[in-house]
Amino acid sequence: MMNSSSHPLHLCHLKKSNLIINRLYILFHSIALILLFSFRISSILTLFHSKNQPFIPHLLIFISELTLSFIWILSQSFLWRPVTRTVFPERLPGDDQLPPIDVFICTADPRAEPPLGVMNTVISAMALNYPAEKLSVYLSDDGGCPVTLEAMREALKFAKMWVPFCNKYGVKTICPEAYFSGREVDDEVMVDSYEFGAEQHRIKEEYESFARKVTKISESETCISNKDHSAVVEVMVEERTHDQVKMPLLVYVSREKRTSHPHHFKDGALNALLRVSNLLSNSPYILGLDCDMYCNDKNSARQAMCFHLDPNLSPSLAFVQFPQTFHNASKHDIYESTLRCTFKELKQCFGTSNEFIRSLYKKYNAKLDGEKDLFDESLQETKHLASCEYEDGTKWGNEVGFRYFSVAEDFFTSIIIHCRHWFSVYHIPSRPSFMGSCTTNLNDLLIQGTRWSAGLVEVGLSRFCPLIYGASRMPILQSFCYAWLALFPTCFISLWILATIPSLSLLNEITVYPKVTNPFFLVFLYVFVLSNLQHIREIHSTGASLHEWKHEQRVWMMKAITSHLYGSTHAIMEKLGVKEANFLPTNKVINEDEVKLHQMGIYNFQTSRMFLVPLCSLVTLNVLAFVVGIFRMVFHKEFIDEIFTQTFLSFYIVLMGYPVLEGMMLRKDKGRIAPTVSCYSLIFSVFILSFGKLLVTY
Ligand SMILES: O=c1ccn([C@@H]2O[C@H](COP(=O)(O)OP(=O)(O)O[C@H]3O[C@H](CO)[C@@H](O)[C@H](O)[C@H]3O)[C@@H](O)[C@H]2O)c(=O)[nH]1
Ligand SMILES: [Mn+2]
Repeated sequence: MMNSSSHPLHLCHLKKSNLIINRLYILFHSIALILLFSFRISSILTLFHSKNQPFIPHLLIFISELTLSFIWILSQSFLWRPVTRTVFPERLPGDDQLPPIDVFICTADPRAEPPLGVMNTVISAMALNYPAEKLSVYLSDDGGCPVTLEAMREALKFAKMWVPFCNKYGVKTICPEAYFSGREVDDEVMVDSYEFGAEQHRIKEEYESFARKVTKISESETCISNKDHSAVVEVMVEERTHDQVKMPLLVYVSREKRTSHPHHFKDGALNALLRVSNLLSNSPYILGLDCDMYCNDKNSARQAMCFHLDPNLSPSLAFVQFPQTFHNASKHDIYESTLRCTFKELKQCFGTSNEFIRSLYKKYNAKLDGEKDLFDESLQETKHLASCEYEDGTKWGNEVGFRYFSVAEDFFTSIIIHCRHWFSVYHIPSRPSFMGSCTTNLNDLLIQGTRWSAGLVEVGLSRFCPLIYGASRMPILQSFCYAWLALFPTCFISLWILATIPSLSLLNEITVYPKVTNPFFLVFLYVFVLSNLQHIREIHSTGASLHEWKHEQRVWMMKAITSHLYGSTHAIMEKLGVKEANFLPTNKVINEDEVKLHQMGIYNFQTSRMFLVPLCSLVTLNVLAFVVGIFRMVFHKEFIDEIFTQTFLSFYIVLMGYPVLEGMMLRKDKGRIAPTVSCYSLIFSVFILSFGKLLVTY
C-alpha cells in the first residue's frame, strides 16, 4: 500500500488566519459580555432598592441575555480550530484491496417521497466509482409499498445501461435525473464525438421511458404506505451473476410492520438493514443516505476510504461525514462505518438468529460473497431478522445499532459513538458529494424544525446531556459542540422575551437599555454589530451572498418563535409521558407553484395557525412599538436618548418580520396570510399587550 508519510492518503491543514480572527472575536466579545452583565446586575440592584421603576422587565431581559450568551459560548467551540482537509484517492491501493461497502438508503412514504426520486438515489449509488463486486445497495422501504419494489426492478434494468454509459464516458453527474435536467454543466466530456451524441440520445430516451413507467405506477391507488405487513426481502442477485455487465448487488428490504408494535422510525429501519446486510454482504463500511440524497460525485466512496484506510486513523475512526448540500437551494451526510466492530456476540444483545451471530465473526462468509446463489433458508433468515419481534428482549436500539432514544437518531447515535472514544472526520470536498432536496415552503420547514428541536432537546434535557454525559467521555470542546446542538432550541425563551419585553416596555414608558449617552450603550452596540459581522464573515467564507445573512437571521427568528418553542415543549411533554415521539417524513414532492415562489424569494404562508399566529402577533406588536417610539422621538426630542435602542430593536424585528407583514397586508396570492389568521393574531396581540402591561409594570 502506497501510504508512507511522503505519500499520505489525506492531509489536514490548519487555517491559521481564520483561527486568529475567531479567537480574537471570542476574546473581545467575551469582554463585552462581561461588561454587559455588570451593567445589568448593577441596574437591577439599583432598581430593586430604589423602587422608582419596575425591575421585572430588566430581569427578564437579563435572563434572555444570559441564555443567549451561554449558547453563544457553546457555539464558539465550532470555530476554535478551523481546518481543511485534502484527499488523494489516486494513492489508494488497487481495486482488489479495497474493502466492500454497503449503501443504505431509507424511504418511508411513497406519497411524500416520490419513487422516481428514490430510484434516482438508488441508481446514483450503483454508479459510484467503486468495484461493482464490492458495492451493495440496500433500500429500506418503510412504506411497505409494492410500487416501490416494482420501481426498483425497473431501476435495475435502467441502471444496467446507465452505469456502463457513465463508466465509458466518464460522466460526472451520476444521478440520471440531475444529468438530464442539465443542472450540472461540467459534463462536457466528449460532447463533440458522434458516438457519444448517439449514445447519450439513446440513454436519454431509455431514461424517459423508465421515468414514465415509474411515474405511471406511482399514480396508482396502491402507491400508499402500508403500516401492517410482513417482512419483504428481495435480493436482485441473479442479475449480478448472469449478465456481462457487472452490477452492484441490489437488495430491497421492507421490514415487518404491525400497528401494535413500535417501529422506531428511521433508526428501526437502519437497524433492520444492519442485520439483513450482515448476512448478505457483511461489508465493514456503510454509506448512509436519505432517499432524496443522490450521489453527486462518483468518487465520494473513494474519498472516504482515504481516511478509513489510513493505518493511523483507521483503528479509531468511526465515520466520515460530508456536508449536506441541496440541489434546490444548503447542510451533512454520513458514511457510517465500523459500528458493527463494536458488537459483542451475545444473543441477549443481538437477538436469537444464530446466522446473524455468526456473521459478527471476522471469518464469516457472507451469503452473497462471490458468485454463490442465495439459498431459500438464508432468505428466510433475513425475513426473520427484519421482523418486528426480532428486537424484543434484545439490546437493539439501546446498546446495539442505531439508538432509539431520540428522533434525531443521527445526533444521538453519534454522541454515543464519540463518547466511546471513536472519532470522526468532516470532509468538505470542492464538488458536493451528495445532494438532497431542502424544504421549499414554510410549513415543511417549521414542521421539520419542530421535529429536530424535539429530538435535540430530548437529549439536552436527559441524562445524556452532552455537558454532563459527554464531559468525562469526550474532549471538552466536542462536548460543547454537542451541547450547543442539544440546547440551542431552548433559545426560544430569549427570543420571545426580546420580541415582547422591550416593545411592551417602550409602550409603557419603561427604559430597559442604557441611554445613548451612557458608555454602556457602546457595549450593546458592539455586541450587536460584531456578532452580525462575524455571522456575515462566516457566510462569506462558505461562498454565499449577503442575502443569505438576512435570510438566516429571519429563519432563525421565525423558527425560534415557533418550531423551537413547540419542539422543546414536545420534548418536555414526552419526558412527562404525555406525548409520544413522532417522525413525519419531510415532503419531497415538487410543487411547481411552490418552487416558483421559493425561487423568487417569496414566502409561502400556507401553514397552520399554530405557526402563523405567534409570528403575526409579534410583528404587529413591534410595528405598534416602532410607530409609538418614532412619534415620541419626534415630538419629545428629550426622549431620543432614552428610547432610541428600544425603538431600533422594534425596527429590526419589523425589518426581519417584513415578509410576514407583507403577507398580512399587501399580498393577494394563495401564499399570503389569510385575513382570519390576521384577526386571531390581532386578538392575541391585544392579549400580549394587556397581560404584558401587568407584567412589565409590576
Ligand atoms: O419512519 C421513518 C421515517 C423516516 N425515514 C427516512 O428517514 C430519512 C430522513 O427523513 P426526512 O423526512 O428526509 O427528514 P429530514 O429532516 O430531512 O432528515 C434529517 O434529519 C433526520 C433526523 O431527524 C436525519 O435522519 C436525516 O439524515 C437528516 O437529513 C428519509 O430518507 C426517510 O425516508 C424512515 O426510513 N422511516
Ligand atoms: Mn430530508
